[in-house]
Amino acid sequence: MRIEGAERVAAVAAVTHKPLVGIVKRDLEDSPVRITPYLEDVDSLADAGATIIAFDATDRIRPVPAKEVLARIHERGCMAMADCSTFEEGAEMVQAGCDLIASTLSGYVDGPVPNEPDFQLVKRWSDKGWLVVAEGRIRTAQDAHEAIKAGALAVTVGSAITRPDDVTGWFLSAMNKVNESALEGREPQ
Ligand SMILES: CC(=O)N[C@H](C=O)[C@@H](O)[C@H](O)[C@H](O)COP(=O)(O)O
Repeated sequence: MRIEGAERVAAVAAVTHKPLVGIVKRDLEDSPVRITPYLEDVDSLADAGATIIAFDATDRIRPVPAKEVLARIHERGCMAMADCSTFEEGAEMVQAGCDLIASTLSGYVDGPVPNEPDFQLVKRWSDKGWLVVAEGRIRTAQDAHEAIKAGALAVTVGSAITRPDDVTGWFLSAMNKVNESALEGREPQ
């Protein structure tokens, strides 16, 4: 389970010994980095019982360098999961000693957000023998299957479980595509 907020991590840790991925999400005024940006966030998650702490490892303006966040996670005895947006960010984090790299932020750093998961990124990392979590836009069982086929060690499913309003929208837009195609006299995509 990947859980946001130290209080929620503590609540879940009280009832299970399963591995928990903890994050703290913030909206900062001077940085686009949202996931576990501060060393205090690492401390609160470690105190709460997180097994793994995930953090934004993108190459962007940030309050604390990613490698310092990584070092604090290890000092606190937790495993580190780097939420990345590119192959290079993942490679740098592996070199720095990060335990897991994840495709969480692929598609979210500039331009429009794609519809599909970034299986290619998962495969490129996995082909290097690195431990990869596929995360981001994994919406169906088939997506999860593809992610494992691409070499992922694990898959994080977010919105498909936590946001029924989004899920309803996906169904609606899939159905609308058929209607739109029929109106335009072409085969549905
Ligand atoms: C980009 C970003 O901030 N991602 C966040 C990371 O913690 C979450 O909002 C996502 O729900 C999570 O990554 C799972 O992805 P999806 O909801 O697509 O299955």
